[in-house]
Amino acid sequence: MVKSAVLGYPRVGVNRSAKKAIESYWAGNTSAEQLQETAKNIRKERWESIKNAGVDVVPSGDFTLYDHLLDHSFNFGVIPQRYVEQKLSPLDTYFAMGRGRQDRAKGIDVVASEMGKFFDSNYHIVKVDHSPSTEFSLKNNQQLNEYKEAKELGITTRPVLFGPITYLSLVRAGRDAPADFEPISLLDKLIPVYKQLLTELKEAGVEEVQIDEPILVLDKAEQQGDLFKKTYEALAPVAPKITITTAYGRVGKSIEFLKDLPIYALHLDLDREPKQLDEVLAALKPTKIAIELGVVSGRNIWKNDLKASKALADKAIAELGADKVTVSTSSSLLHTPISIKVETKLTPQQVSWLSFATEKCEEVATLAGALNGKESEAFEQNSKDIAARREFERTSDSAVRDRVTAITEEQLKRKSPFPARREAQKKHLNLPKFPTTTIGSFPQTKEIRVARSKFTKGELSKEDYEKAMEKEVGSVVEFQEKVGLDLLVHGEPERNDMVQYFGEQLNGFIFTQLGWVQSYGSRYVRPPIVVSDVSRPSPMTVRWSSYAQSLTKLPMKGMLTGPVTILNWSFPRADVTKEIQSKQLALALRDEVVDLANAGIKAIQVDEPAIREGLPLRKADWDNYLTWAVDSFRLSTSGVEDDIQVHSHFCYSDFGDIFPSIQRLDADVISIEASKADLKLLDVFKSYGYSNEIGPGVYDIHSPRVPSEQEIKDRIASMVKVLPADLMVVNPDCGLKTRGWKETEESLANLVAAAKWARETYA
Ligand code: MET
Ligand SMILES: [Zn+2]
Repeated sequence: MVKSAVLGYPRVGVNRSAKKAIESYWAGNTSAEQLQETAKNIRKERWESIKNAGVDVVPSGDFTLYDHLLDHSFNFGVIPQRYVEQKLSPLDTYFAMGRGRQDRAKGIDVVASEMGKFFDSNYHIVKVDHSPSTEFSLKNNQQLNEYKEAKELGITTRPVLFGPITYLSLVRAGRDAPADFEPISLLDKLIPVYKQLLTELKEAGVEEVQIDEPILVLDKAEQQGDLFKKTYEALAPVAPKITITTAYGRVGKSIEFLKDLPIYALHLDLDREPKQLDEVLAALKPTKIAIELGVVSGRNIWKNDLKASKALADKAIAELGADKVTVSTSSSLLHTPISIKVETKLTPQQVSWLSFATEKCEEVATLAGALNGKESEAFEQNSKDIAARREFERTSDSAVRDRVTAITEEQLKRKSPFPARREAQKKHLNLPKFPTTTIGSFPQTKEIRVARSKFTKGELSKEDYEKAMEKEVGSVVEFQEKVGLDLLVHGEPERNDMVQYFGEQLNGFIFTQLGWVQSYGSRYVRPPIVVSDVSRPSPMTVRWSSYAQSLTKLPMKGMLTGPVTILNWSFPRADVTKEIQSKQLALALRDEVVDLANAGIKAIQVDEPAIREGLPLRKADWDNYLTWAVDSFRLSTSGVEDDIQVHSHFCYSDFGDIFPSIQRLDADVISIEASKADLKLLDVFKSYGYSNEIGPGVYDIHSPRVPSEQEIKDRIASMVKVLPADLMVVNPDCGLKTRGWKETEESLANLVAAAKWARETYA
């Protein structure tokens, strides 16, 4: 019999109950007991939803109040001293590790652990500091507790946990650890804790566990065969049946050692990498290892083509036999919203294309049923829906398709090289040395949000809403003139979100009302969905930028989100490559850039903060991605004359490894988040240099702290050591939308003063 499984499920709770409960606890409105009670109810709701969908193998232990990697550190007793010192309750210590905590009156002040992107997803893990002296002990067997909790409800589950090698690869080396320390060197100390955890599971009657080792899809795992062997040879004898999962990519050469591990089954991501199946089947055939086929995507929201998945599974059955095949999701479903059934504004046709977590559970169950010879209406319906979607896909926008096919090399290039453009821009913009500017947004005040929500609900007319936004733009412009900034922005008050705002004005996108996906902790986003060819029916930002420019003689910078970022922060369509979608977006933005220039805007910023996170996990795939990503940016910005200054902005990640590609974007000016990864970035500048203008962020906007004038001067001074002074721009490290006005005013006054000082000092 073929079985069905799911690797993990969203944590948000129906109606975002988890988010609300957690935030209410943080605000001091509910007790720890109340929060735990809610969490228990949500776990029940999750298990029942998966079980009711007909799934055989239901996960447990994957729920979390903040982040599941953080849970592991906490459960293993890895609590850095700075948290211990705060003398908080266990729950508050846990949250402090995730998000920091400050309560000056009580003498509490501790920063959060570092966050990092989880593989190439937009989910962020919490990376707790480890050092050579880190000790592990099993303080809390969450997997066991939740297994028992489900059992009491009559549901038998498969506990989920990170494997030791992935755990140690994802956590962080603390600041005080020696420079060459790598957490993986702690493996021998960690294995006994895993042994204990798994022994306890087995003794409690657990039959199988899911051990996530997604690190196996990275190049570096191919060198770690010995570590895997050692680890699993130690764990297998005491553990329930082990299934190792490998989401987000292909196992590649690692199959050579995986086939020799003493495990029950190996899971593959066949959504991303269906081609790996043959090779893996051939390797597993002579062994006892079973296979778990991750055919239903945990990453996108498209209805699975069950016939195609069945064909893959049939192959596996032919090779290994039905008893050794499980059909599953490609990864945890944490990257998808809970259910499509709560959406009321999508058309029935749109609904028929989509599948969120609950529907994906139904898909794996239906698929297993079909493989076991059960005819079902659901399977038939799926075939019809997929056929209808294919039909829709054929009705492409030929004008858009033709325009993409006709893209020329010329369109990817500005008219002249940077030095000539720079001269033209100097005359056109007339900026001083060390020009000051900001990244775009200004504080999104309560008034702005209230006006927007009234407008969305129909309580405020379009005219009145736009008037309110114009008033906001007016005061942002006035403030910038007063504080003495050189290159102004309109402040972006009219934008709900830097991607959604554009998606809503472009053809080809749809939006959910409740399609929340976890970004980190209690923060959830609703990614737009690309459903068809993308085009721009009319200008999107010109009226705002022109209005702002009409209020001042100083130059106004237009502000757009770049093609790669729009795509990376949306759910892309699955029938067309990302490259094509990105180029369609680029062409739409290209028209916008040209329209802005024609409207008299002399500087235009096209933000690409998400360009790094789209980078493929395997180095062999980098070139292809970077080529189309860079081309897309260039396509969107090269339609204008030399005297238009093109800016771009990067933040959120470590750009060191793609810095040469950032140079290839050939933006006239880039701003880059530097304040948190200060030294690393300076090294990058030192080794690669940068030929165009550059504004490494001079202060961190992610905290309400006001940087002193001296701090900013010091920062400029350290950067001038590695970058030419006459190419330096002075700006914060990201947009100011999450900040309050008071700290913004003080910080920018200090920034302007420091830039004046730099002008004199480096004249
Ligand atoms: C995440 S990058 C944000 C850039 C945008 N222009 C802003 O200032 O908010
Ligand atoms: Zn930013």
